[in-house]
Amino acid sequence: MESVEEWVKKLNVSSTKDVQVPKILFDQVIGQEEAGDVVKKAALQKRHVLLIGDPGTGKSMLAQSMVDFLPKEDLEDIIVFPNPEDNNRPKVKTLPAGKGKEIIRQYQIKAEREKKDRSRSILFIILSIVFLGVVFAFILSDWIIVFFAIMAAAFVYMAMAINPAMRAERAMVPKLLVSHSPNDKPPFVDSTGAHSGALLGDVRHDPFQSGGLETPAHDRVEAGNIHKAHRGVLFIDEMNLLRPESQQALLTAMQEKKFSISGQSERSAGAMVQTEPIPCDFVLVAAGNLDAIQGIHPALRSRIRGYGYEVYVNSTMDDNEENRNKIVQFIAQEVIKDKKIPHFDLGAITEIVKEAQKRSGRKGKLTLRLRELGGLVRVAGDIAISEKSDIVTADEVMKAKNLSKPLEQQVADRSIEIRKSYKTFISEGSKVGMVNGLAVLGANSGMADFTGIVMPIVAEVTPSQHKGNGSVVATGKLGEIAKEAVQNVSAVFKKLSDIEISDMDIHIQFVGSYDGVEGDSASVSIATAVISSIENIPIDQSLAMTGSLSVRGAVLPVGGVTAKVEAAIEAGLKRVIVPRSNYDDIVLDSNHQNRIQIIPVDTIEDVLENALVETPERQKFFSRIKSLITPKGFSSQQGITGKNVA
Ligand SMILES: Nc1ncnc2c1ncn2[C@@H]1O[C@H](COP(=O)(O)OP(=O)(O)OP(=O)(O)O)[C@@H](O)[C@H]1O
Repeated sequence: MESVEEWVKKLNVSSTKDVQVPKILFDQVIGQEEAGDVVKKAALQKRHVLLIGDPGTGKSMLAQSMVDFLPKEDLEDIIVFPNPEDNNRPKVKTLPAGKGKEIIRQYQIKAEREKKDRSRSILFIILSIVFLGVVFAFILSDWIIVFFAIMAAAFVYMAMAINPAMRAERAMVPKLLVSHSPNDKPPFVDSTGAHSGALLGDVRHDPFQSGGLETPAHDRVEAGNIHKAHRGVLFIDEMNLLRPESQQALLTAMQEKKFSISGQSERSAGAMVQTEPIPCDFVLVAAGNLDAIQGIHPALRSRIRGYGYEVYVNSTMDDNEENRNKIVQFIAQEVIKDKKIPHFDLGAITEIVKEAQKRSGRKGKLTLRLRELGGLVRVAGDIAISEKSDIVTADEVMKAKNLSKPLEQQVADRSIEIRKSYKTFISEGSKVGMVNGLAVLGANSGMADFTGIVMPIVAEVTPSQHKGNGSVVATGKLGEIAKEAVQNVSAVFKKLSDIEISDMDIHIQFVGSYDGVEGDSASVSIATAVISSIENIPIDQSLAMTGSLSVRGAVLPVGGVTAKVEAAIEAGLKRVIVPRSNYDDIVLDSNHQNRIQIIPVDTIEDVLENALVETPERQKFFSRIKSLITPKGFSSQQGITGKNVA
């Protein structure tokens, strides 16, 4: 594929202003063609869907777009009525969309009329009492009777006002639980993070439960999201965070397609109330990342699998012309959605597409973690606004990249500053047992773009006091990983260094390691540091390395190579060793290009050939190991190309 700079010249637009944005949401979802097909099919057949994948890749957009494809069923309004026979068992009625409001209005008018009639009769009674009082007072010439008549009238008024029968008109008005207009689209209800009451419906507590002051039970009923989503889509992201009891109740609702509402809080007066079953015929779209699967109730998952689809959404798409154009469409969509920020010119488009390449972490791919890329678009737009510019250019995107650095990057930047001033790693000369390892911060935080960091690893090997009883002592936050790495590669050690590892005490230190540092990829560095220490051969300190070591000595691919290589560049190192299979994944910004020699390797021998500096011990070491290794297993010569990445 040609460079982004070449490609952008062929675009027949001058900015994202000229880009047509599709009208329907489904066509705005980018890079999720397979998931889109499944979701469309699921909507047409009214099937449930489980969408699994990285955050911000369009899962809720896909769910939302389903409402455009749901079969045209008539929407329904749902109302609850008081039950004269049992106040705690309100009755439920469904009506065609729009009718609910009409019915309630009619009841309200009737109640108003009854209220007026009743007020009129109260007034009539009161006036009659007072009038009679005046008449008797006149006849008997005793005006105190008027006073008693007024008192009697007041008493009658109060008695009638608090009489439950007087409030009955209001109490008889049903409550509109779910309401639509006849031309509404099927509902899309996002129930992410909703507590059980919001999801399943609830009955409010009544502080005045007697004496005619109580609120009738049906008036306290609140619809749940499952009811609001009747004949539409119920979307629940982070499904695993929903409590097991709620998941169980959700399953019942899905099976029965109706669910009674009762008070969720045991100690509330609402717990006494239970409505008739209320329809809730929804399509469930559950979403989450890969770990979420463990937290989903097995019966619920089985229901989805039995009556629906499971989809693993894409995190990247191929870097080709069509998909680059889609990123342009994405920028245009985000600009329009934001409503405030200006459009992007060709230079700004170029930078965003390049960022999409870089964030994918793999050569030939573009990221689909578009929420985060959208964040960059908005920050660049905000910068343009603050600069009073009516178009976003490459300049603003570059500034935005700096401004919208993830926390991990900010931590890394600061730590590099500190490390530079304290010189916790050195970038020249040579040292025995010390390797500039490379790690990434925030690999588990769900961020799309890793942050690299130089992490010095120091090994010290001493003969153990008792033969065969050596131990691995590892300090720093990555201690466990270091121990595992040494154990995993003990076979390699044996082969390479001819020394029985169990006769040695091995001390490994990760200098200044941080929380959130992912260290799985440090095993090549650990092995190198240990061998250097055992053999007393210094390691070149202008070199950094990353890679995972197999028990057979092969260097296996790791994550976040671009970020690691960038970290090595920032630290002023001259060469970096990476697994050959990761070589193509390195996508460097223009300001990082040609600043370091990248050495792709296949085996630990390749690593050692590059890392160990020329000394008599080195020569002895290599002549010894060459005799140990079969010609097939030894591939160091072909492994070293050391070319610059342009
Ligand atoms: N595939 C995509 N196509 C177009 N825009 C996208 C896509 N993915 C994400 N976006 C943008 O990111 C925003 C968030 O996406 P969305 O809520 O669909 O992500 P999600 O996968 O549901 O994430 P999460 O699981 O974290 O909620 C969207 O509103 C849109 O602006």
